[in-house]
Amino acid sequence: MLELLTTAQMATADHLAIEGGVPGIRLMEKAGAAVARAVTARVPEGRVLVLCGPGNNGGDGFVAARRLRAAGREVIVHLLGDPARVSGDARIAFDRWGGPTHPADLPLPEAAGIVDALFGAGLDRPIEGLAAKIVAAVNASRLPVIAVDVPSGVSGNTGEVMGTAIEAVASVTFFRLKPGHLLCPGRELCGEVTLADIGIPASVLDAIGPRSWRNGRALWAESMRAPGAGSHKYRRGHAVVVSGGLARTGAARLAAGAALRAGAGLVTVASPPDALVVNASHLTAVMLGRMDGPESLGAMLSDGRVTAAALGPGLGLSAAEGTLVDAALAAPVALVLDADALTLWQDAPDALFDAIAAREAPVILTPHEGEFARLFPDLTTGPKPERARAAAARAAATVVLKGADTVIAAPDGRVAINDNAPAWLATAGSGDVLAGIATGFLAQGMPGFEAAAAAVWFHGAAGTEAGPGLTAEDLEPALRTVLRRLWAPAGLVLP
Ligand SMILES: NC(=O)C1=CN([C@@H]2O[C@H](COP(=O)(O)OP(=O)(O)OC[C@H]3O[C@@H](n4cnc5c(N)ncnc54)[C@H](O)[C@@H]3O)[C@@H](O)[C@H]2O)[C@@H](O)CC1
Ligand SMILES: [K+]
Repeated sequence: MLELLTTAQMATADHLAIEGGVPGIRLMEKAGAAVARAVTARVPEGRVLVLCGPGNNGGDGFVAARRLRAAGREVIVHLLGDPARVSGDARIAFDRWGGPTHPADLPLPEAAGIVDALFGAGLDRPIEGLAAKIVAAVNASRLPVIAVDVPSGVSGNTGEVMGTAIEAVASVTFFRLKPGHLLCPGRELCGEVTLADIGIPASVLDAIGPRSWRNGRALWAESMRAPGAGSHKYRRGHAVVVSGGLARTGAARLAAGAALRAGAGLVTVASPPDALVVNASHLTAVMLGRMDGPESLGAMLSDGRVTAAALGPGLGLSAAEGTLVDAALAAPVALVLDADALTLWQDAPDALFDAIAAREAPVILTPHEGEFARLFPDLTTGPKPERARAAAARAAATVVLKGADTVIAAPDGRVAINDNAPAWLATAGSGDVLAGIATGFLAQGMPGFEAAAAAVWFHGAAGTEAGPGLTAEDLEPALRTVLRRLWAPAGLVLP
């Protein structure tokens, strides 16, 4: 159920279902019934205002209106547009409603709650004029709004606001979520999203072949193995995290601790000589290795038992640190490059991509928007999933484009959109922990995309577990709590 469908793919799903013998009006009846149930739950009494638009989104609204009326609710229906032009399945739903339909106008009538069935997947231009005024009045009313499919004005494909948009407390969407339910700002405008089965068989997905998913356990649970009885630490991988110099060591320790918690069998902080003492004084389960320069790092990473490494947190931006990244890229281990290890390439991103293209082991890049813009200056505008997808293809690496709606993209075009990160995760050192979790998963042999998506998800879950007021240090114990809760003897528990 994690597949995400663009509005065009959703239209294909509708068509395939209809071709397969499910009449369109039956889909619409089920959609409208699900909306009516959501209204009953959210607005259990009082009058309901149903705002219908001219297309099938409005059709769902007519069905919901009829069902609510049949359940004894007082319903008032407003239609935006000419009733004579309501056609197709929406026409059938309109006729079945059969009650009074008022032209949409201001002021809005008194009501306890509102159904927003103005525009859904068919929104193809910014909302203006009377429709925009109605949207403003709905938002100003502070009444609970249940949106049909998406809040009107939110692009189902990108989550962007087209002109203006309804702020809903809940959105009821159909068959599968759309990217706009997870991407900001759409995500906030949707309220709680529920997914209704409207009778489209899952088999239509075979023909559609979605390439985007909501990030969740089913995406990567299989590649995440619980340690078996015969397992020992040397079978769970050895991760190396490269420390910055004396004044910049904390970030690497945060990452190293997270890698260990994520299940790496052994973790070593590779420390420049000047930082050995400070690193040593802070490390216990994580080991410490002396790193005298690029040759010494290269030797450490070519040891055969080392399976993954992370560079970037606190690394520094001088030429010397650049040679460390070169050495890591030349080593046969999976890599996470974060922060400074990305910015170091800002003048020559293609050299980084060439080095990645020449290696076998996977690479994960974890830029925030600023770092992303330095590596991919031509990919700063447009929908986030498409930007990340293009970047991953170019870099031949898994790209984690961070933010409230982190997007994970694989070089083969797969994309996951993450939506479990609480706002309080945006705190100093949080990104270092994320890089560490990803390194821990890579060290255990998970493929790049799966390791990255799992890391982002566990990072969000740990942030939720730690709660408001968290600092990056709190994420490590919270990660343990989340892992304990989710592991069963057979492996990761699926929802
Ligand atoms: N059989 C189907 O295709 C099903 C469709 N469903 C519903 O149908 C919706 C999609 O229906 P449609 O494709 O008819 O599209 P919509 O109903 O979302 O909107 C299309 C109409 O709005 C107009 N419009 C678009 N943007 C506008 C703007 N900014 N200002 C003014 N008018 C604008 C278009 O000209 C068109 O008349 C889905 O969101 C879903 O709610 C569901 O009933 C399930 C079944
Ligand atoms: K809507």
